[in-house]
Amino acid sequence: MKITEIKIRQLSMRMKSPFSTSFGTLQDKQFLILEAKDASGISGWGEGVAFEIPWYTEETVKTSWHMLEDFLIPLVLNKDIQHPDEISDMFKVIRQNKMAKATLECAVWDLYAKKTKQSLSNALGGAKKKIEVGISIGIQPTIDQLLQCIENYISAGYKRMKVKIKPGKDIDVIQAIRAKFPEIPLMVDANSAYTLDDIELLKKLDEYNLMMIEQPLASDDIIDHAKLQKHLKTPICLDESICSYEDARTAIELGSCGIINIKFGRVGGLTEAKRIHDLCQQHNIQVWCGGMLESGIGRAHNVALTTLENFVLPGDTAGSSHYWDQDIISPEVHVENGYISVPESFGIGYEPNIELMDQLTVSQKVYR
Ligand SMILES: O=C(O)CCC(=O)C1=CC=C[C@@H](O)[C@@H]1C(=O)O
Ligand SMILES: [Mg+2]
Repeated sequence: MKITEIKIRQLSMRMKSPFSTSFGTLQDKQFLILEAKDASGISGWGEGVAFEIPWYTEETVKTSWHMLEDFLIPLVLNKDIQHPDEISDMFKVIRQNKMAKATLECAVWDLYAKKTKQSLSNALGGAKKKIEVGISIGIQPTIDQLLQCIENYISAGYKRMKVKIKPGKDIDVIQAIRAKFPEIPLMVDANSAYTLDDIELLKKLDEYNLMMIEQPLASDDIIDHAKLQKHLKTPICLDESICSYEDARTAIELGSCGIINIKFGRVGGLTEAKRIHDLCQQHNIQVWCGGMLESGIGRAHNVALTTLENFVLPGDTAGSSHYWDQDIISPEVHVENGYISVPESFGIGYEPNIELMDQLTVSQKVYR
């Protein structure tokens, strides 16, 4: 396989409604879409999941584009590549910048799957024909609005509810949810909004039969999470803290979590995501697939990744129509009764809608 042309576009897409977390609110999403073409004209697609503002990780749309243009694309263009696993080795000379790396690496995976005439799921070694999904609910203006959202998502069939919490919007919120929905599969995500000084408050969360507490402490911490986990019955799930196989190994050895949320962008691509998945499986750590409010391209990569065996908990991959009036793929990712059917056609299994992408593109550049 030889990639002879790469096109990067920056898209601007408005989400149906704003998404709020402990670090901010997002509605107009800026992100990169990368198309990698080989000499025979087959295209692989990848999505950059860095936001415009570095509030989830240090990367942004601009830093991703810079890394891709000045360092990553030159490492890949016109080189002989036998298998996408080679990409993460080629990128080792560049430190960090995982989301930028994943943008290109995911496109190479799609291209490879298409060239070898198999689905991306199959190329990754996944076997599930359908995947179970939950939903992530941003911080709502009032508890009543949150309860209404939950009711709607339960009716839509989503398999678990993830609720964002932050100091001042935590115990009361969870108590109100449990009063109305005592049995639903429920978890919380703090996006690093607490410290060990909040241990008494965090211990109270044990009373609400939560599936897990996602990333309660600092985004770069693994040690304090291990201390906290000793005081909690509820498993901690790490998100921001796990940016590599080595981070996962450290967290497992220290007992920092019972569960890991895997996002291909946060860990530098699908090869590393798979390695973390395998490591967790060997250590009986359950994993699930997180989301970055992706358009259809990134969503398709999430669907394929989730077909691996140890993705045993419902992920955050909601249907396209949950976030977008119209998604940039055809068909859109469709959730029925909490399940997504995994496409069987070659590659990501969804066709990019070029016409719509052209309308949403704010800048683009081709590299040869
Ligand atoms: O539906 C999705 O794509 C998941 C949304 C979600 O929960 C998140 C998206 C982006 C950054 C975070 O706020 C976050 C998460 O922490 O998992
Ligand atoms: Mg999270």
